[in-house]
Amino acid sequence: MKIALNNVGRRFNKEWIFRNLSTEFTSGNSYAILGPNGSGKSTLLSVLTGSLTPSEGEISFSDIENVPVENIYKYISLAAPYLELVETFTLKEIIDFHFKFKSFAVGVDAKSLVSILGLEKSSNKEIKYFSSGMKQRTKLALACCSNSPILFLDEPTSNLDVQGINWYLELIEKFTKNRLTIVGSNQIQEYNFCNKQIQISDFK
Ligand SMILES: Nc1ncnc2c1ncn2[C@@H]1O[C@H](COP(=O)(O)OP(=O)(O)OP(=O)(O)O)[C@@H](O)[C@H]1O
Repeated sequence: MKIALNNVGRRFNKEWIFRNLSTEFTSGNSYAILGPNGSGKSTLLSVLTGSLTPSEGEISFSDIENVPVENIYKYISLAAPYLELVETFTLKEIIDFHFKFKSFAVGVDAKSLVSILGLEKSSNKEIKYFSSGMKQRTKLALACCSNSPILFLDEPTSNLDVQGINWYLELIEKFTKNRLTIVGSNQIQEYNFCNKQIQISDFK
């Protein structure tokens, strides 16, 4: 799997958020997209996930070139602060719902996912009653435990305490091998494992 960007730029109105970005993201690597608040990390991730179009340049996805557009979602998983969980579902229901569209990563099923989360006692609780840290763990586990070849994580440790950050790092260790992982971040502890870095400020 390879994502290739050729002179990609995105602007909102007259303001260019990034420009002239030519790079490749390839499987087996983990990339950190870095920059301060408001620099454009989430904008770049949204362009890469296809939820925003680039204002200029081209993006190509090898291996999924011939996949019908309605099936592309199977190749991508995303956990991000702006991605909402369905609040009226229980944890069990949200896992069932999510995996109607995606397959489980090897060795994971609905039961073991609840145990990976450490939320056995909350499996029948509605998401709206989850704490912000419980919601964040749920988003991360749903994304990491799907078998999509590309994994996008935007601000993955937001709302996690020290224990939660260690839990996240274990999840990464287990579920990012042989995948293409792209993390938008400005917290060293959440992208330390990445072997490649992209500074948004280099593309202004
Ligand atoms: N829909 C939009 N319309 C206009 N401007 C936008 C829109 N979305 C983002 N921006 C602007 O784009 C810039 C980059 O925002 P973005 O959310 O990508 O930054 P970020 O690096 O992810 O920030 P943070 O670390 O705070 O999450 C900001 O100036 C923001 O105001």
